[in-house]
Amino acid sequence: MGQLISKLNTLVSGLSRSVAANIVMLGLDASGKTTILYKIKLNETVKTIPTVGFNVETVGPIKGINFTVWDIGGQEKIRRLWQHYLKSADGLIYVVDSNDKDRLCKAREELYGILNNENMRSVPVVVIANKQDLPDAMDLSTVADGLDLNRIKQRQWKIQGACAKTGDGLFESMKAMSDLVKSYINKSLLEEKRDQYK
Ligand SMILES: Nc1nc2c(ncn2[C@@H]2O[C@H](COP(=O)(O)OP(=O)(O)OP(=O)(O)O)[C@@H](O)[C@H]2O)c(=O)[nH]1
Ligand SMILES: [Mg+2]
Repeated sequence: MGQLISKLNTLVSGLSRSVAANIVMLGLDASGKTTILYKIKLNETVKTIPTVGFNVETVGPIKGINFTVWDIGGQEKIRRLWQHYLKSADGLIYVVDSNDKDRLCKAREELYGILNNENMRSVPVVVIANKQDLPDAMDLSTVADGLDLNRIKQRQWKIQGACAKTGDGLFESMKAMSDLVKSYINKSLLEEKRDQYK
């Protein structure tokens, strides 16, 4: 009986324990990363200045998972620092300004620069097509085509439209990240176990 109760306790505490995941949030300057971070964290639309360095916050908008979100500055001269934040990433949020047609090509180039980093192998991606409130914003399929997302094969990905100022689409983005990260972590754990028994 005592053993049964202890097994049940372990089961219950296992079920209620949150998964912790490290999320890097990248994207060109002014795409809206910092606005997104604080909308999720504080439910406030903060006035931002360009990020030099990074902001980091722990957020838990989805039950059962806590995200440590690293929001890294996207200005051209500091983009080479992105690589230093990739090592322990469980997920990537890639933010695009849907109104910035001229730089969609640049956004694609930088995205594949990240995905080709050896530390990012099979790490899932959620692309946030931000600023959907602006009248000339590109729709989701135009952003997806511009980023060539269909060429992504070795990892799971999702694209979600959003407006960081109102918060529209942010919960859905976090939910998508949570689903992809949970399956990524489970798969990595299984592979680790399999390697142990080889
Ligand atoms: N209209 C509109 N403006 C937005 C939205 N999200 C962010 N912005 C504005 O875009 C500008 C840049 O936002 P930031 O959050 O600072 O962008 P960032 O990606 O953090 O930029 P860096 O730190 O330089 O990499 C700010 O003026 C925001 O108010 C949105 O959904 N709609
Ligand atoms: Mg910023």
